[in-house]
Amino acid sequence: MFLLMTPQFDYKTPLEPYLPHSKPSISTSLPFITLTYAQSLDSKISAGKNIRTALSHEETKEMTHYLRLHHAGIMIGCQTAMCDDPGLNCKLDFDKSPRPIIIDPSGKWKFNGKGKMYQFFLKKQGKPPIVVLSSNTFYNDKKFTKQDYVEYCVVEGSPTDNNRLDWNSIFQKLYKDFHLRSIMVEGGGFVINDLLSAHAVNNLINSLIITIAPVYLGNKGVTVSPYNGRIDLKDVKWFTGTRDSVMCSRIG
Ligand SMILES: NC(=O)C1=CN([C@@H]2O[C@H](COP(=O)(O)OP(=O)(O)OC[C@H]3O[C@@H](n4cnc5c(N)ncnc54)[C@H](O)[C@@H]3O)[C@@H](O)[C@H]2O)C=CC1
Ligand SMILES: Nc1nc(O)c(N)c(N[C@@H]2O[C@H](COP(=O)(O)O)[C@@H](O)[C@H]2O)n1
Repeated sequence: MFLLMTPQFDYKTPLEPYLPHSKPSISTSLPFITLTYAQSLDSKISAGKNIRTALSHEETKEMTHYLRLHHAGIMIGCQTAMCDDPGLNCKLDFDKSPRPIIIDPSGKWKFNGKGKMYQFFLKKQGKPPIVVLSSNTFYNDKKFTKQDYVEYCVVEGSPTDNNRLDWNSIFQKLYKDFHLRSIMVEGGGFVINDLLSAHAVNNLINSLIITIAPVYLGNKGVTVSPYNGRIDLKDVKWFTGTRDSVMCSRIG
C-alpha cells in the first residue's frame, strides 16, 4: 500500500472529468479508453529499447494507481510485459485491481514463473491476465500452448503484416466477450504510437493523461510520436505536483 507522502498534491479533483464514470462511452460496443503514460521533456518513455525507466515521481506514480482503481482493464504491449516485468495491480485497493491485458499476437510472453504479475495473482493482490492473440497463432501455430490462468482474446491477425491486429477489433472483442467497459492503455512505444495513429481513423481514445517528468532521456530513448503527423488536443488541463506536470485532455 502507498503511504500518502505528499498529501498536498491533489490529483483527484483535476482528473475527475477525464475518468470513465464522468463521461461514459456513448458507444455500445467499445470500452472507454484512457491512454496514459509518463514521458520525458524530449518525448521519451524509456531510456532505450527494453529498459525499464522510472520517470514518475512518487506522487504521480500514486496517481497512476488511482487511475488503475477507476478502470476495468490495463493494457500493455508484450515488449513492455517482457522487459518491465510489471505488476499492473492497484496498490490503493488490491480488490479493485484492473484486469491486465497483454497484446501478444504470437504468444511469446509467459505469465507463470517469478514475474510480479503472477506473484501478485497468487497472493490475491492482482488479477489474472487476458492475452490478445492473433488468430494465426491460435489456430495455426503448432508450438502455441495455452497457459494456466490466462484467458485469450483471439483477434484476426494480418497474414502479411507481422500478425498486425486492428485496434477497433481488439477493443470490440474485449467489450463484448470480456465485458470490459473501461481500459487504460499504458504503453509501450509501439502501442502508444500505433493507437494514436489509429485514433485519427476510428476515434478510439476518450481521455489522454500524460505525466511529464523534468528530465531529458536523449536520442537512444523510446519516442512517442504518431506516424501520421500532427494531432490537436482539446479540453486540455494541466496541473503540477512537487516535480512532475500532468496534462489531461481529449483528442480533437
Ligand atoms: N513511461 C511509461 O509510461 C511507459 C514506458 N514503457 C516502456 O516502453 C518500452 C517498450 O516499448 P516498445 O518496445 O515499443 O514495445 P510495446 O510494449 O509497445 O510492445 C510492442 C509489441 O506489442 C505487440 N503489439 C502491440 N500492438 C499490436 C497490434 N496492434 N498488433 C499486433 N501486435 C501488437 C507487438 O508484438 C509489438 O512488437 C519499454 O522500455 C518500457 O519500459 C512502457 C509502458 C509505459
Ligand atoms: N506512470 C508511469 N511512470 C513511469 O515512470 C513508468 N516507468 C511507468 N511505466 C508503466 O508502469 C508499468 C509498471 O507497473 P508496476 O508499477 O510494476 O505495476 C510499466 O510496465 C509501464 O507500463 N508508468
